[in-house]
Amino acid sequence: MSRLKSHRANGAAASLRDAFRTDPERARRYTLALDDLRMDFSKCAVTDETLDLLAALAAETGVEDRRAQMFSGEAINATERRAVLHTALRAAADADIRVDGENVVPDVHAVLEAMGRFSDGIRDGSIRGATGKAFTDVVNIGIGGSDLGPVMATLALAPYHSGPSLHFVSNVDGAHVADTLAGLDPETTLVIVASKTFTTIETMTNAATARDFIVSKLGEAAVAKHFAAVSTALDKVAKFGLDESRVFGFWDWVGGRYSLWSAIGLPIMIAIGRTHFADFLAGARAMDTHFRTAPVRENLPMMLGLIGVWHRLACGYPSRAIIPYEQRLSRFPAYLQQLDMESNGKSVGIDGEPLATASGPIVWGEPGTNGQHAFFQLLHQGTDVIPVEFIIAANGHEPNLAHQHELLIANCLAQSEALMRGRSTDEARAQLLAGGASEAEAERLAPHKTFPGNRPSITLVHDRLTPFSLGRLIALYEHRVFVEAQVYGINAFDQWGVELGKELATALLPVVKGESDGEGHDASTLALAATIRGMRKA
Ligand SMILES: O=P(O)(O)OC[C@H]1O[C@H](O)[C@H](O)[C@@H](O)[C@@H]1O
Repeated sequence: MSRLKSHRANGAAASLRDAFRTDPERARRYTLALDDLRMDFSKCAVTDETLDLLAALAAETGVEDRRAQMFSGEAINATERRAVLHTALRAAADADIRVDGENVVPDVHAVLEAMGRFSDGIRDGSIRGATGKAFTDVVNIGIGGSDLGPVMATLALAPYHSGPSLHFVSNVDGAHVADTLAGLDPETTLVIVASKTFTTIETMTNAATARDFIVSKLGEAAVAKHFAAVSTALDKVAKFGLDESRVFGFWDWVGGRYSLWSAIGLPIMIAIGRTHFADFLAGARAMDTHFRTAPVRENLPMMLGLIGVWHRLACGYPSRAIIPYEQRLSRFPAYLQQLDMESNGKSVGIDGEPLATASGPIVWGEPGTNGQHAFFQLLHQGTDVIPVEFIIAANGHEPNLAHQHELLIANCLAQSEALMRGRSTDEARAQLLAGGASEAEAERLAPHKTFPGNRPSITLVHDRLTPFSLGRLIALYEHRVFVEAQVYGINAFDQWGVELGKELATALLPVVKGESDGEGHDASTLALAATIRGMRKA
């Protein structure tokens, strides 16, 4: 790391404009490909030496060994002593991946087959509600990994929807479930309760509300016909009173934020059908194979991760923005926030010692072009440098709106170019003068119209957003998070940082209800609770 830092201090690719001027091959040399997917990182301030140093860092930190351990089912989630096998969820049926000596692939495919039968039945109307009507609406109740992936992917794959309408309820705020159920008819509504642990308070509470919604109109007996459940805790699901054919399991070696490939993906499968879902898995599998086999310097997740490390550790950038120029990927940044920040937001190493360096950055973003009219000001002229990852498809799904897609592409390319080139004060002054400004006016405004430039970005290009390319894109980011975690020296697969707030919420509920004086809580928290209690209507 110290070599990377001094390399950075010595001014690696200090001027990107110069780097492009002096090396006509730069864009070609710093673009990686996997089929139609391209990853252009030439607008990042890296040189061949940077890449050599990053590859050396990957070797020093054992990324490749760790990768082999992950794919082969070793318990690399050391704190929880679990294997990490989301890759097994998209493995080919004849693969052999062992956990404790047992090949898990047959179980994975058995669940996929059960999901396929169930989603076929919902989609073709052969599985019906208590009053004999086909389902028109499916409500998925889950949160975190049991929500973000399905929400993101169903939105992303809207052109492939051919089943009932999908709805998602996650927030414990009653507004969410109330607004969602408001337009629905219990007779034609199927509810999926999705929770890895089947204990998450938000999900259990919303599930109870949805149960009332069904039962109040259709009676208790309708529950079996109007509910399905997805969980690893099949014993807990049993208490919900569902038929076995309505319960879809997965395994403790699937992390919540890596679970949309499992039965947690049921709403996606219901929306797009099992063939498209198989394509989605195949896209991820293609990325898995590439990640496992491509040499580091040609390996997209490796390089995306290593450049992430470069930006975070050597350049000290605190965040990164993910900007899909694709409206249907509007929830992709939110999905990545959980994937990345819940994985790599740690300050203790896998050995239990405090980290000597930073770990995962803040991840955020919104789709382009909308972001351009909101926070791009800061990206271009703010005092923090924020690396951006642009995502753009060559083709949309609206052939009659190709002119809009061209505009979208031009905007995406323009933003990365503007971030890289910037505009010097001399250029700003000259432009003002050319526009008819007086010398004094040009002098006055030029600093405000100056763009520092040299702001790094990576552009991911693919042919079109399809189930396959979406699967591949998600897997790219999953593996990038893995690569970064290895370099930071952390366990990416636990999430104990979410526990304390949950515990305190449980303890504060009686205080909010006025049933406890809250001894042991701090004065601010108690005063806030008292103020709110005073404002509460019965
Ligand atoms: O699927 P569940 O067990 O209900 O968990 C839902 C979510 O809540 C937890 O707090 C974790 O932070 C997430 O990783 C998880 O995805």
